[in-house]
Amino acid sequence: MHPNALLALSAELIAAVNKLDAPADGTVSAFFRQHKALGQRERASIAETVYAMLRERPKFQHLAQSGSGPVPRRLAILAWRGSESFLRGALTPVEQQWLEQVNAIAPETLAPKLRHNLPEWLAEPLLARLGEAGFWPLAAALNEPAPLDLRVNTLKLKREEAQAQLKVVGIDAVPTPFSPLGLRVDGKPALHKLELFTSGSVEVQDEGSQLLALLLAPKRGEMVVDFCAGAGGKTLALGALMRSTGRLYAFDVSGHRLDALKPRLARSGLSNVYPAQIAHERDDRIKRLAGKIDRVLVDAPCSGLGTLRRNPDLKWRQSPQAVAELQDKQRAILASAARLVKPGGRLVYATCSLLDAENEVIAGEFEAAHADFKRLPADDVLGKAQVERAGELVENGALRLWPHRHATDGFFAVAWERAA
Ligand SMILES: C[S@@+](CC[C@H](N)C(=O)[O-])C[C@H]1O[C@@H](n2cnc3c(N)ncnc32)[C@H](O)[C@@H]1O
Repeated sequence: MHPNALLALSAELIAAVNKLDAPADGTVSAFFRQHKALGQRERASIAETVYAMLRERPKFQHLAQSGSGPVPRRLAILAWRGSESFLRGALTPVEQQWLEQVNAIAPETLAPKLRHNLPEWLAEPLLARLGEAGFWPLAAALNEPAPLDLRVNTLKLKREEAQAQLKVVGIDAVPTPFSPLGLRVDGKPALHKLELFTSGSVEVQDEGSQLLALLLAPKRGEMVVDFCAGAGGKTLALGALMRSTGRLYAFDVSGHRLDALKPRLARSGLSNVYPAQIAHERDDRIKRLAGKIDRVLVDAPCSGLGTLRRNPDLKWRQSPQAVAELQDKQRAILASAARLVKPGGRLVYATCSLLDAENEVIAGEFEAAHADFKRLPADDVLGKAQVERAGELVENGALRLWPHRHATDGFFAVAWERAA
């Protein structure tokens, strides 16, 4: 494809995602479905350019004020992540000169908001929480693409075996630093056609999500509930930890998301998972199981701000108002899910949010109202689950993962044991 045609397509897609009226990943997938002729490398150049623009949108919008021509084209030029020579082939002499001028601007001369590229309502609490020394590395990490992590289905094979099988097809992977179940893959190879993937031997899953499953640590033969199972990323990890024994209920209010679990479940070889759509957190099905469950995971609906490396549009689509509404849901779901836990059983509340408002605040309120739930030190629990250097992952007894410190998505999780 001619360089200018590729740049024009990037600009077209930038104009579409920049409306911020729908999740960017859906807009990008729909665009590629409409442009079937694009090759893998062309798709990668377009997608990476669009995501780079979303990550540093304030900076690029500021820089795009100079220059000429349609703004989406200027943004595509500034955020371009394909080959440089290709870009040069697309630019007019005037654009080339403009780009050189913009590239000569020293980043440190830009205003702070154009360096961290976070909305003020998000930057403020993070700066207060982490100080300058933690905030700037976090902001930088959030503006980098996430690595590609796999969870090995240990029902089917060992981690070293999966690593060796990847090597055979030319894919380098190393063990994840903390999770004993994970491999971190070099680059972004296409995996979905590999036998290793189609046979359910590996699933794509961030190391942080693997650690949440290890914090719940369900055992063989237990009754377990994954209360907000969604498409079942954590369900599959839990089912394998139970060695496909016992009973694992995968609940969610979204039938559509549970449908996405089904093919993954079929690949996984698990026979202990029972997906069920519930109407809301006080559904009769939940009431019937009250006090009967050994371990309950609440992977609560949240702002998703811990996943900005993958979903950078979220920082422009979320709002303090939305966070306040999510808090109400989180309180209600956690209170209902807690009723399921039998005496001596375990409850885990987790989010992929960076905000204390969705994490410590919700956990603290729950503890204040539920004296029979005692916080378990997450480092002890994770250490027992063969997690390396578990002490580095824990704040105030809770699991707290940060992209800049742990190279995972941002996660929070607290485990409680109900008094016997
Ligand atoms: C963070 S996502 C879950 C991701 C999933 N656990 C995974 O690992 O792939 C939160 C889920 O909570 C579900 N949800 C929202 N309100 C709910 C409710 N009242 N009861 C149960 N699930 C709910 C959403 O549909 C969404 O799938």
